[in-house]
Amino acid sequence: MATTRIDLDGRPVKPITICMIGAGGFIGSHLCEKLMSETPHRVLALDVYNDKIKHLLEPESLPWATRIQFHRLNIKHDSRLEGLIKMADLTINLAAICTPADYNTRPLDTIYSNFIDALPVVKYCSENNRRLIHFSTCEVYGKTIQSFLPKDSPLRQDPAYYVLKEDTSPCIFGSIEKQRWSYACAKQLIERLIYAEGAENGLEFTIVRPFNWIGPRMDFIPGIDGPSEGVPRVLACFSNNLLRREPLKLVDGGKSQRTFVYIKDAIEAVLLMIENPDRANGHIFNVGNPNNEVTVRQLAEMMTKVYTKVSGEPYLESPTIDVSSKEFYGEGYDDSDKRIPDMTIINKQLGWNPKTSLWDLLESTLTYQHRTYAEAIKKAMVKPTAS
Ligand SMILES: NC(=O)c1ccc[n+]([C@@H]2O[C@H](COP(=O)([O-])OP(=O)(O)OC[C@H]3O[C@@H](n4cnc5c(N)ncnc54)[C@H](O)[C@@H]3O)[C@@H](O)[C@H]2O)c1
Ligand SMILES: O=c1ccn([C@@H]2O[C@H](COP(=O)(O)OP(=O)(O)O[C@H]3OC[C@@H](O)[C@H](O)[C@H]3O)[C@@H](O)[C@H]2O)c(=O)[nH]1
Repeated sequence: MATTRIDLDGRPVKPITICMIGAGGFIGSHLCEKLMSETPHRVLALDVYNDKIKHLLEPESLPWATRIQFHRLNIKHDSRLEGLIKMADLTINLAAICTPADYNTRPLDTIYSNFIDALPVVKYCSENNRRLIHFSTCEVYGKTIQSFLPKDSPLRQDPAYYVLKEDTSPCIFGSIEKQRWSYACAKQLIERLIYAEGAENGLEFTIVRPFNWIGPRMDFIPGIDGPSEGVPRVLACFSNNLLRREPLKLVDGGKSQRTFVYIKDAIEAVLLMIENPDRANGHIFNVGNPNNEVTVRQLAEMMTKVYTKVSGEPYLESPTIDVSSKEFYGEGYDDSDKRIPDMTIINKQLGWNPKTSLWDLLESTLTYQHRTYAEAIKKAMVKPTAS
C-alpha cells in the first residue's frame, strides 16, 4: 500500500474516514476492496448484509483490519445513522433498490428506498457540514430524444439527439402507469434535493450517474445465492442461463442498447472523486464506457461465446429465446432505448477514462461466475425435486 497518496494537483492526500452506506452491495464491495488494498482511508461500512465483504472483514489478522468496521443496520429506522455520519469526513450513499424487476412490481418500496430513505442521509450531511457522494443513475435520463424521431429521420444519426450530457440532456420518462420509471423519478428528485442543498445551504456534494457497471459479485444467481424466483440485472440473468445451459431470454427482441463499463475501471473514477474534493464537489458525473455499446441481443451473443471459451463447455444449440416484457417483468415495464454517456465533464475535472473492452471485461467476469457457481449449479440441478 502506498503510504502517501498524491491528488491530481500534486498535493498529499490526508487519510480520511468514510461512512459508506450500502457497502455490502456490488459496488460497495469493490469500493471497500480498493480502499483497503490501495489507500490508507478508514471505512465505516453500513448495510443490512455483509456476505460480499466478508473477505475484507475476517480474519482479524488482515492488514487493514483496524481500518474497516461493519455496522449492520437498516437506514430506514436506525438512530445510529447520524452519529456514524458525524464520525466520518465523507459519506458515500449506495443504498437502494436498483433492480428493474422491482420498479414496476414494488413501486412503493422502490420510491421509498431511492427517495424517502435517502432524505435523512442528505439532511445529516448538510446539517453537520459533511461531504456527500450520492449514487444516482443513468436512468435519470430516461429515453433519448432520438427515440421520438421518425424512423427515417436523418437527425437520428446526430449524437446531439442521443448522447447523454449531465448539464444539457433532458430527463424523459414514460407515463405514470409505466411504473418502470418510479426508480428514475425518485432518483431524479433526490438529485434535485441534493443540488438544492448545495445551492441554498452549501452542502458539499458529488452525484454519480453509473452507466451499467458490471463485474464479479453483481446481484445473485437465482436459487444459489438468491431467491429462485428472483430476477437480477441482465449480467446475472444471462450468467444464470449460461450456467444452467438454457437459452438466454431476450426481452422484447433484445433491441435496447446499453454501454457496459467494467466495475474496476469505474471504481478508479470513484476513488478520484474521493481524493479530489475540490475537483469533484458540486458536480454530477456520468461514469460509463461510451465505446462498449451493444444491443442486448449482441450482449447475449457475446456472453455465449465468451462463456463457451472460459468454461470449455460446448456452444448452446439455441442460445437465445424471445420473451415479451409483460411476461418477463409484468405490467408497467418500459425501457431506456439507448445510453451513451458524454464523458466531457469527468474527463475535464478528473482526467478519467475507462480502459477495458467489453470482451475483456466479460472474459474476467464470466471466468469468475464459472469458478464461483458452476459446481453449485450442477449439484442443484441433479437434486431430486421434493414431491
Ligand atoms: N450497478 C450499476 O450499474 C448501477 C447503475 C446505476 C445506478 N447504480 C446505483 O448505485 C448504487 C449501488 O448499486 P449496486 O449495483 O451496488 O446495488 P446493490 O443492490 O448490489 O447494493 C445496494 C446495497 O444497499 C443495501 N441497502 C439497500 N437498502 C438499505 C437500507 N435501507 N439500509 C442499509 N442498506 C441498504 C443493500 O443491502 C445492498 O447491499 C445504487 O444506488 C444504484 O441505484 C448502480
Ligand atoms: O434476462 C434478461 C434481463 C434483462 N434484459 C434486458 O437487458 C437490458 C438491461 O437490463 P438490466 O437488468 O441490466 O437493467 P437496465 O440497464 O435496464 O437498468 C439498470 O440501469 C442502471 C441502474 O440504475 C440499475 O442497475 C438498473 O435500473 C434491458 O433492456 C432488459 O429488458 C433481457 O433482455 N433479458
